[in-house]
Amino acid sequence: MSATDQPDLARDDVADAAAVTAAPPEVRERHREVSEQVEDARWRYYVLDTPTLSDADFDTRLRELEALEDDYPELRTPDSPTQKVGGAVSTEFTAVDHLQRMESLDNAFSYDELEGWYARLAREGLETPDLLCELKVDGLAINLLYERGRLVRGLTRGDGRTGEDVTPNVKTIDSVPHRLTGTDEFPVPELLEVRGEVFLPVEAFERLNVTMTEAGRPAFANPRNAAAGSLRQKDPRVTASRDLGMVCHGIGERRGFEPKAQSHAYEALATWGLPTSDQVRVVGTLTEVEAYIENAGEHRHSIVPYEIDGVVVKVDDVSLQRRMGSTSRAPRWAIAFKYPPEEVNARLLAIEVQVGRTGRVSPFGRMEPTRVAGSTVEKATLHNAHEVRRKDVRPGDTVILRKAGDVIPEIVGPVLALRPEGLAEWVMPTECPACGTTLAQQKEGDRDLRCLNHEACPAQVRERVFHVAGRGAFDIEGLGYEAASALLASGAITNEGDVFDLDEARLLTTPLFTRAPKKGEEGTHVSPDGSRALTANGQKLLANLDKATGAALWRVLVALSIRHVGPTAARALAQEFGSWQAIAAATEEELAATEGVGPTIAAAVVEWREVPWHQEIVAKWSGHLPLADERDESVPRTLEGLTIVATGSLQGYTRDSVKEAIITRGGKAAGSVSKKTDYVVVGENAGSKAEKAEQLGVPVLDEEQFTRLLEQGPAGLS
Ligand SMILES: NC(=O)c1ccc[n+]([C@@H]2O[C@H](COP(=O)([O-])OP(=O)(O)OC[C@H]3O[C@@H](n4cnc5c(N)ncnc54)[C@H](O)[C@@H]3O)[C@@H](O)[C@H]2O)c1
Ligand SMILES: [Zn+2]
Repeated sequence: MSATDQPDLARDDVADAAAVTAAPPEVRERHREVSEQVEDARWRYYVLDTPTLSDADFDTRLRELEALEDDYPELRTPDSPTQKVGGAVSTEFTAVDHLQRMESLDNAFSYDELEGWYARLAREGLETPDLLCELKVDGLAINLLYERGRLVRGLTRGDGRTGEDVTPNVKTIDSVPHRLTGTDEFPVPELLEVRGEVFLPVEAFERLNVTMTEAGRPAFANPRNAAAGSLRQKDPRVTASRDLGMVCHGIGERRGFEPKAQSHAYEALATWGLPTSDQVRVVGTLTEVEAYIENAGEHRHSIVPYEIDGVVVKVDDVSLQRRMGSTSRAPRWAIAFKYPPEEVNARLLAIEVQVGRTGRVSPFGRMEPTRVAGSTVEKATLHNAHEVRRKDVRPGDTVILRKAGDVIPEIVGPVLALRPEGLAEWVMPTECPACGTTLAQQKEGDRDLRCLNHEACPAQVRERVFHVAGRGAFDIEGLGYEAASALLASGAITNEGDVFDLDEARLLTTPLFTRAPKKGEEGTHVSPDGSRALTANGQKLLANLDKATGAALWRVLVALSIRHVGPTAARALAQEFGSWQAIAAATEEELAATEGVGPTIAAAVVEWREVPWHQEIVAKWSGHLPLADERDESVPRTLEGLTIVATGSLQGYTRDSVKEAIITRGGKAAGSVSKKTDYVVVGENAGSKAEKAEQLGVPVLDEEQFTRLLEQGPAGLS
């Protein structure tokens, strides 16, 4: 809803210009250079749909121009990129003028900048105005023209004055009504420009890319590019096949409709059948705005099925919007708060390989340290050689690096337009980088290559020692990656079998755990020759190791690094057999018959236990740990034959202790709800499992009922 359409190149600035010094030649040159880069980037982004700059790099350049122009206002000419709505009209489409200009938005990259914008509203006399918060949809802007309720035209934003006519394409979008339906309260207006964003939902984007790659065509880098590429098609049938969606975020020219507030306009649009967002909120304070931003940021990937890149905050009242007016490119009554980018360009310096705990050798990209989604990334996985080939990434490429939420950083693909000529393809090494063994498949048909020197390959040994201490295994604090490496390097241990043999004397040989003794210090923590003393961390590690010797059998099984044996399979085995001795003596059939185990795991266990150096590890551990669960006869077997799923957080239990409680009473702790589930225990913030239980008619218990079930069995519930 732009109000004034006059570009009002700030008059103050022009007046000031006379007073300040003229821009020196090198500043002019820089301004010209960056302006060209920005114009070029816009062309590639808006017209070609294949950007070569990341959004963050683009924003940085635009900000640089703004800063130069702040210092030297004479550079802020009407055709500077900072003064224009970025975009152009491709010759592929008919150019048509918008009835009312389409604007861009000013950005805030921090709360400081947001507060600056708010302070400006106050200076203009807007004391605590109602603020409308909505999601910033990462798609492309569209302008729909309705005449007497009929959709007559759809235009892209173009340069803000003139857009590209994509009417037949827009008409293929399901959520775009061809006709509006009025009510008594909201009769259909004579004429209306509706502004919104066309997007491709993330799932549709992923499906589309699968189809594209299967057809041997380049994949789209992200949903925005895919949406733009899909809408701006010569053949509308292609657009129709792409599952595009649309959401409204404003209105332009109108006749026979004058809303008092942005939120009222949305109400009318929704009534007429136009797609509006259910995420719009009107709030009264900046604190509430920030809470909205926090919340949407935290749930960025689940709040809506499409990508968002920020939050847009707008003054809700239309007369106040008019009062604030617009600059040459954006309204002053709105601001886009942008989240840290999740996709940036990065220089791929090299592709290296790493050796995992089971010998799997996987390539990863080493990049110039790059900021993405709030952290600095230098490494990103490439999974396997096949993946490197499929994505065609090469050392020396500029790549698109993506880090979304908690997901590990990923290389999306190369920016082909920036590839230096003659860049060689990467070749998977044939030898283990850690021990030089020739890489091979473990089994025929494996996609992965492995170093089969499992016993002695230093990389695998280190990963296994680290794993022994992991949360799913013995959970030993103080034995992290650094400690594992240091203990192996000093010879204090040779592999995971030695972990429980660690004592003061051995730790004192490892520099990481020693310090210079204090004056006159002697006693147990000091080496016999008095030269080194054990650090506090070293002492803690010994205490934690001691504690770990009381660990349950399933943790021991996980720690052994048997293929396919994770916490779930380990619990099942421990429950059924009770001791390592029993597992070692069981036949493959007996193992496979165990509920939750099956033939693959059984075969892996049998294969593992036959290897002599594996047996040595077990023998060494057995000197320190029982390798068996004490069956506590005092615990009644109240849950024999029952399958129970616990979901959400319970007051008196951790995730592990719930399972423990169920299993020790003879029950089965399952992870997902099915018809076979007897009870679902629901704690706070329980998700879809609780719903599933309702659907299937499985009895749902709260924590108190669960406690009674534990004590007395099903009889306790009646
Ligand atoms: N990578 C590149 O080379 C390149 C080039 C040009 C632009 N860009 C990207 O585009 C941005 C600039 O584009 P811009 O001028 O469209 O500005 P913008 O994307 O920062 O904001 C303006 C646009 O946001 C859209 N929008 C989404 N949700 C909205 C909502 N709820 N309310 C109002 N508008 C909403 C509208 O289409 C509006 O035109 C850059 O910051 C960059 O991210 C990238
Ligand atoms: Zn190796």
